Amino acid sequence: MSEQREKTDDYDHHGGFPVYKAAEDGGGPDFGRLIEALRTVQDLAVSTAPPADVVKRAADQAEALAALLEPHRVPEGAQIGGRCMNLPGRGSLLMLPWTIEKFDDTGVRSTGVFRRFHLGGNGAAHGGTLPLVFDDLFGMITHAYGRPISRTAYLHVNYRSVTPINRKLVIEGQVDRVEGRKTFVSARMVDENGVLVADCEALMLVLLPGQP
Ligand SMILES: CC(C)(COP(=O)(O)OP(=O)(O)OC[C@H]1O[C@@H](n2cnc3c(N)ncnc32)[C@H](O)[C@@H]1OP(=O)(O)O)[C@@H](O)C(=O)NCCC(=O)NCCS
Ligand SMILES: CCCCCCCCCCCC(=O)O
Repeated sequence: MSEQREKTDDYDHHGGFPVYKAAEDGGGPDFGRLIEALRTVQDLAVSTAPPADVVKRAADQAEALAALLEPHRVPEGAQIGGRCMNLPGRGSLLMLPWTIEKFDDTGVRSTGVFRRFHLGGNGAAHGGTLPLVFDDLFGMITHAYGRPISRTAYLHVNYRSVTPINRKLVIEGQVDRVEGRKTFVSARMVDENGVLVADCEALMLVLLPGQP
């Protein structure tokens, strides 16, 4: 259980992953606003039925926004999104906008909601969105435990009750055991009343030098 618990920024231990550093100034004063506005646009894009003239104006504005950002593409690791530890979901649009409440070598806890963007059917979150939340949590758990960035070898979700959207949920997990390159992790997702929504276990594998 206590194998390799010292934290390291030595990227010789992170396989072929590029060097990741937190974004300067947490992304600046307006990046959080930008990401939250884009998340709201995502919600609205999949939950509205506007008339054709509004669709045309929205498309024009979306294309104008894309043109504004297009000249500022940078390689992986240099972008702002995903490196803002102060923002929900690290300021990544792929990650759900959940907030970390606990982060240490005994485990990680995060809270948040599945939004309308994550709707599957009949008011429930899409089943494919839960592995995303668990997988990202497992990355944080292995990092908090002092293990190098690892790749997920397998991830098993048990869906125990229907996952509501727009209701606060809590996810918490920890390292269960370590065997050489293998880190076995597990986590549970519960609602505000403690009702089990899902649980998950996974194997995270430390990469070999240069391994993609
Ligand atoms: C996971 C991956 C790194 C493993 O490849 P590898 O480094 O060559 O590792 P190995 O196949 O030698 O496996 C190492 C150990 O893990 C075990 N293992 C690997 N995959 C496993 C799986 N899916 N289930 C159970 N055990 C597994 C092996 O049995 C081996 O155990 P042992 O040392 O006791 O014999 C590789 O298959 C891969 O890159 N897969 C894609 C990962 C990915 O894209 N994940 C999502 C994004 S992070
Ligand atoms: C300081 C920013 C930290 C960002 C770390 C990103 C690590 C990405 C690992 C991706 C693993 C995966 O594909 O599931």
